[in-house]
Amino acid sequence: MSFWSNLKQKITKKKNDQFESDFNNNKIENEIVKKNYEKEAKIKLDSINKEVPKEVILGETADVLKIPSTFIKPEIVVKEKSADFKQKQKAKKLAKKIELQNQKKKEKTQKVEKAIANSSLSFSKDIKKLSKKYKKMDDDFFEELEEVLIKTDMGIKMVLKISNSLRKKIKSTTSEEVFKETLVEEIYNFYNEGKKIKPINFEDNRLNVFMVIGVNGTGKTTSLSKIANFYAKQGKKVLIAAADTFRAGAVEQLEEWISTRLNNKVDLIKGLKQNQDPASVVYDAYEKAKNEKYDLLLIDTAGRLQNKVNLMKELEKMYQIIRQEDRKAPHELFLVIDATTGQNGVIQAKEFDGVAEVSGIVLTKMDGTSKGGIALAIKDELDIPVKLVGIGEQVDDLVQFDVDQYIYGLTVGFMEDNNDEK
Ligand SMILES: Nc1nc2c(ncn2[C@@H]2O[C@H](COP(=O)(O)OP(=O)(O)OP(=O)(O)O)[C@@H](O)[C@H]2O)c(=O)[nH]1
Repeated sequence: MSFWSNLKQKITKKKNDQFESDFNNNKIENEIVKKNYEKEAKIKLDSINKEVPKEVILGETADVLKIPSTFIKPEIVVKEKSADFKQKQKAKKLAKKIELQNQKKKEKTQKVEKAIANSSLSFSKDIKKLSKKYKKMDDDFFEELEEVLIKTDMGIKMVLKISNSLRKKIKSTTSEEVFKETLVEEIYNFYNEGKKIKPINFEDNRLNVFMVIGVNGTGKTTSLSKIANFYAKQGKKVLIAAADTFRAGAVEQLEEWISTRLNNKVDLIKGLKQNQDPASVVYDAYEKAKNEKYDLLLIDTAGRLQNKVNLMKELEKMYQIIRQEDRKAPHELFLVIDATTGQNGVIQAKEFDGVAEVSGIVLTKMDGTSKGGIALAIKDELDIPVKLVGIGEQVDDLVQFDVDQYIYGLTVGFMEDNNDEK
């Protein structure tokens, strides 16, 4: 099977798998629903008394209840003779909930696909034009190809790697189809070089500590709130530490998010006064989180200090406080990068990575960039994985970064002929 067909098949499989969780491969939410359902549907299908009238059947079959077969085994779905109307209603409600969850996940997948596809519109057009323009893949062709790649913001180092490798694999007489497919394969392979991408380091039965750093305006507070929402929705106890004590309004922004968009499902700890030592807020937050058995402590930090030395000192102090309590914490140090800032984002990432060991990038505003190659540049130049991607301003608009989905989205525009301009 060709590389492209293989990638497409992988994407289709992922799409069909409606019950994979959004990020962190966390299936907790589904497990809770599944357990509830199983409790109510105890009796095996073959034990149904054929005499029982339809109205009193609790569950019937998975098909009737529209519960996807991947989610629940058909043979456990069913009824009990004594099932009353209330139970039947409950089961139907549950089925409805599952259906709604499914629908939401589908919509979210479509939103991500759209964001990535939009970010690569001009890349696709350029590649199509280039392939039509040149009859032979000679030096001029490669020079122009490099210009096209540079425009995606994937970074000059990555461009040269791809171009040099392609020059070895492509003959001047290679067909357009083979060239395009080899290009996708090269991008894919270069992305997957280096460190393995690990899922988000969240574990049950411990206090997880995530710190979020980044320049103001990149979407730090928004992303932190989205992460808080994701875990709170799963029934996790979440505490946010407002350790950006420098920027006026930072705490208020968090308070507003919590009350308006997080339905007060998460708690906040803040300093008593503006410009308070952020490390003291972190200390109080950690103590509270530990004593009150929180599952997740999310630390919002200041983005811009007068100079790098101060920033380093401040981050280091916060780090040490957490480390003293738990040698493995913080479990994630997320750096937030705004995708629309292009190569500036890479420069920022380098600066922050010099200050503290960043464990993952949150790439925000992918819905608003036309230069989708930025994730490639970050991976290539820093070998820090993009772990989460922001695709909008709503509380649910954050997804786990998926390499297959990303590379597919970036290249599908020129791989699949949609009969638009060529
Ligand atoms: N379209 C889009 N907008 C986003 C995304 N993430 C954040 N934003 C917007 O970006 C703007 C800045 O977000 P903030 O969360 O306030 O950024 P910050 O880094 O915390 O900056 P400060 O609040 O100044 O510290 C807001 O208008 C957000 O709604 C995203 O993924 N997509």
